[in-house]
Amino acid sequence: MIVTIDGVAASGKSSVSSGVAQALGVPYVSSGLLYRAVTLLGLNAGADLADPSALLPLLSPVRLEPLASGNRVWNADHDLSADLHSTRVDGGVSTVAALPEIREWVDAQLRALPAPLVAEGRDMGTNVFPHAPHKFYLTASPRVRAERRARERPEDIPAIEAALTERDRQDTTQSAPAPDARIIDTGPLTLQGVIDTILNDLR
Ligand SMILES: Nc1ncnc2c1ncn2[C@@H]1O[C@H](COP(=O)(O)OP(=O)(O)OP(=O)(O)O)[C@@H](O)[C@H]1O
Ligand SMILES: Nc1ccn([C@H]2C[C@H](O)[C@@H](COP(=O)(O)O)O2)c(=O)n1
Repeated sequence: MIVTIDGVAASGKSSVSSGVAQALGVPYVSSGLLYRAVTLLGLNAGADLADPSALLPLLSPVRLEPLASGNRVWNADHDLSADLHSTRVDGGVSTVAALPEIREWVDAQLRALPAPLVAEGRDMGTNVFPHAPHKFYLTASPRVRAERRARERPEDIPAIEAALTERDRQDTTQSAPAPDARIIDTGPLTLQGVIDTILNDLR
């Protein structure tokens, strides 16, 4: 069984996917982490983030480790995970995610993983796992998402909100909900409330 949980930036996809996956006793995979890892490696190498030929040679040692409690991304034996959610990576990741060659590489990594799993991102339900039987799409207003993220970041709420809105704009092409996804406005719900909504739907 594959459950897909897509949604806009900072809508709670990874927290919710982790909670759902732990309740089901299966791994979850965060596709955004792979785009973030490509971006980090590109930035560290001084590569042009819009040039796939500069990025693809960096990717052969990159591996996603899907765990129910949290994903890790490895570059050979170096754990990149702690550096993937920085403002620096946020600023470049949409450029990288717009490249068809990089999307193909990410999709191949994800499709190679064995089911059952919970997959989260933008196009899990539309493109990567279109035949998944259970699909969800998380939303919340930019202000609510910025307020949540401000608890984890040093920037102020208006700056975070502006960056989230810009990232949503740049990611629009791959971020449409699947026609058969259940859309959940997480604004009025607690994290556990969103997880329970999904688990009730799966029962
Ligand atoms: N329903 C909720 N109520 C309150 N806080 C929430 C809720 N859902 C998520 N959060 C909090 O919002 C923040 C962002 O959540 P999370 O990182 O899971 O989102 P995301 O969609 O995976 O983000 P990104 O797109 O940047 O990878 C976290 O601090 C998380 O704990
Ligand atoms: N399936 C996906 C997952 C992610 N992206 C892009 C869009 C985001 O800006 C970036 C980081 O993802 P996040 O950590 O915010 O989930 O990666 C995408 O295009 N497709």
